[in-house]
Amino acid sequence: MSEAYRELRVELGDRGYPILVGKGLLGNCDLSPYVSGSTVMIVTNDIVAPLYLEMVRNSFPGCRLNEVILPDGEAFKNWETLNRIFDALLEQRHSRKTTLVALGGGVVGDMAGFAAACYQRGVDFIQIPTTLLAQVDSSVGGKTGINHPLGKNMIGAFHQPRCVLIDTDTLQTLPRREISAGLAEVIKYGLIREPDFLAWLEDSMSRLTGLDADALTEAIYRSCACKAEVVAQDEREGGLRAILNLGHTFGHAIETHAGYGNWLHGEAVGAGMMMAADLSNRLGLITDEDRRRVESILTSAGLPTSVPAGMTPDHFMNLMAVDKKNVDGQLRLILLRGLGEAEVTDRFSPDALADTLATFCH
Ligand SMILES: NC(=O)c1ccc[n+]([C@@H]2O[C@H](COP(=O)([O-])OP(=O)(O)OC[C@H]3O[C@@H](n4cnc5c(N)ncnc54)[C@H](O)[C@@H]3O)[C@@H](O)[C@H]2O)c1
Ligand SMILES: O=C(O)C(=O)C[C@@H](O)[C@H](O)[C@H](O)COP(=O)(O)O
Ligand SMILES: [Zn+2]
Repeated sequence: MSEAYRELRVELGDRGYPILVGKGLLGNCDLSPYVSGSTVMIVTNDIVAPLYLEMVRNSFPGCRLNEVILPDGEAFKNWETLNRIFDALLEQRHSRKTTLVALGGGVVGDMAGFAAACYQRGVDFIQIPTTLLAQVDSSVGGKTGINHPLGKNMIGAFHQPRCVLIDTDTLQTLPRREISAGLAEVIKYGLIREPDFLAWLEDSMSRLTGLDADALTEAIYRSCACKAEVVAQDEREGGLRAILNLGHTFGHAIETHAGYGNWLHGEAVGAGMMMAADLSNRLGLITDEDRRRVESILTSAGLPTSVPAGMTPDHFMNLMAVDKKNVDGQLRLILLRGLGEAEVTDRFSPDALADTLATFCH
């Protein structure tokens, strides 16, 4: 194992697991202690495989290894692609004792995790996230699943990984647009729960977008710590965990409308957080200055603060009507109560929401 790494833990009793964060971890650590049997199926995609698959193969000494290489992109986070994982597992005679390894971004992680939750009614899996977004968010917390043409992440399961291995060196090959997308989820933690982190992000944004390794490691560590704390308190989103959905009610509507592809998840969440901040401001929950700070940090991270051209308030209302947080047909949103505090609520005036939608859809 590399000397320079930091460790966190998601405290969930016998489903708890470590998150290891460091430089140069891929290929330099032995992950076989996290494999319950002796067979491993690495799930990755055709962009990540040429970059990192060989290194990861070295992390499982003594195991029988197979791999399945999926097509790249959000548009492939669906049943057909999921079935390719099941096909590979069955063709290679993988048993209940097998361990799946998700090597890639959030799309690979969500699908490999869902396959692990379902295959022979549940097998172990390990997360090796290689995008900033996956390192700060999707690899932690056990939400897995696929999209439906009518709604984002509509089919899935909660299934926690056995460990998360974050090698920050992988970010050096990531396109800049994907760094910005990952920063959306990082900023989210500051907005919902961590005012000091938010201030640090405002000061450090040029180092982060410039791929400064120390700044990125700090942002990843603090993001994972925040998510681990929330998940440990509310694994299945009975209450508190919903704050991790800030910007996602609007953002998921954008992604679904765009057909899963033109808008990256992080970009849609960036625009969605701007809309949530606008509504919070209209409701008197945050000041004009707070709203300006949200816009400024999103812009400095290279994120959009407006919605796709042609999207109407009706598009939003129809798509948000299937949001998973809704109860008895009532829309629930994550709103800010100052910067660094958020709540899930259905107590907002429909007129204020209509005004926010009208302002953004023009
Ligand atoms: N489960 C959760 O809690 C959770 C949280 C947030 C987001 N998500 C999901 O995650 C997905 C978004 O994840 P994402 O932003 O990682 O997108 P992604 O998985 O599509 O990865 C982005 C792009 O980067 C490529 N890539 C990955 N690693 C690379 C590397 N090191 N170098 C070069 N290219 C690399 C990928 O092949 C892809 O083209 C969405 O489907 C979203 O719904 C899930
Ligand atoms: O982990 C969570 O909980 C989140 O909400 C994290 C989000 O960033 C992530 O996009 C998640 O997949 C959204 O979950 P969903 O339940 O709204 O589909
Ligand atoms: Zn998200």
